[in-house]
Amino acid sequence: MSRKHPIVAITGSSGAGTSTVTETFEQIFRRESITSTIVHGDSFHRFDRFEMKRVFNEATAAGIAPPSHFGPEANDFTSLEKLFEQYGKDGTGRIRNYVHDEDEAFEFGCDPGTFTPWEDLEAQTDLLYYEGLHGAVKTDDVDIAKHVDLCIGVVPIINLEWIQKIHRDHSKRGYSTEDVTDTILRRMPDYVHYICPQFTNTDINFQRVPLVDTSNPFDARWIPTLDESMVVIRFANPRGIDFPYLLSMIEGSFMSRANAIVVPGGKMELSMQLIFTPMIWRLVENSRKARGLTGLRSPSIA
Ligand SMILES: Nc1ncnc2c1ncn2[C@@H]1O[C@H](COP(=O)(O)OP(=O)(O)O)[C@@H](O)[C@H]1O
Ligand SMILES: O=C(COP(=O)(O)O)[C@H](O)[C@H](O)COP(=O)(O)O
Repeated sequence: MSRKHPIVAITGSSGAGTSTVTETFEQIFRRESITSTIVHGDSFHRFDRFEMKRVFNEATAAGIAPPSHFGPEANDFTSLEKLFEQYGKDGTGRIRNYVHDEDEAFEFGCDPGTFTPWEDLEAQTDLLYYEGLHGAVKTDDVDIAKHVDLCIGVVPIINLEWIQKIHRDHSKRGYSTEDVTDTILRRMPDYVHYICPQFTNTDINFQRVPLVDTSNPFDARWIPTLDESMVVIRFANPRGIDFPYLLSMIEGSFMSRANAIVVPGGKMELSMQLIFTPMIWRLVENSRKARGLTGLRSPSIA
């Protein structure tokens, strides 16, 4: 946690929707003239796609469970924590990107399945924004969550998450439903031990719940739309959250618990804007004051 150099982390399983939520945060940063540096969690994978296949084949041949992209064997949690620690201290660090598909290959100039070279973070940023699988991990060896100032979980119910992953991995990464199903099955132990426990450490969780049949996620023709779903927004610490304001601004919303507001799926974006804009602005305002920057603009949303 850092007053001078805050960290915002959006964490969720593969296919949960963290990249999609990032678009909302980018809009907030643009509108509030906030300079952010974005870190994608898969850049802390230990192996590129080819090395991962080699490691997988060696483990399988040896009759042992191969590492998965969800656990510490294939992710350098220690380096991720060190990046958060360093950024929190002085606003610096080094990042790279993992290239998943042809679009990213064109963007970064590297082949799919490889990493871009490490490079220094942009200087003088207002905050570091993490999007990935492990933004709130706590294990015996690392505590990534403790360095994060605002930690958001993107946690659709599992059938919806699997539908989203299957559709995305098929359409964007060229995997078959069978490939993705095998990946889901293979990752299950690490999903239970490293991905799910994070959502107890987050400040706010967004859980999209479809209102249509998703009984067989491996045979769903399309992803349930926002209008075919509701979203449970749970606050770990509801103190200071202006629920009456949110209920008045978000048509069709209601409280399901003292710390949980339920909104129509179509209002998810508006809910995020209303909830996060003041939170981000407070983090940035304190950061700029602590760094001796003047000329603070008031936020566009009260
Ligand atoms: N709120 C949403 N409503 C509809 N589709 C969504 C939503 N969030 C994510 N998706 C879809 O689910 C798939 C996975 O989303 P993505 O953001 O790529 O997940 P992640 O980055 O967590 O792996 C994509 O096809 C995306 O369009
Ligand atoms: O799951 C992720 C990242 O999470 P997300 O799915 O949220 O991007 C891994 O980076 C890819 O599966 C590895 O890619 P590949 O196995 O295709 O090299």
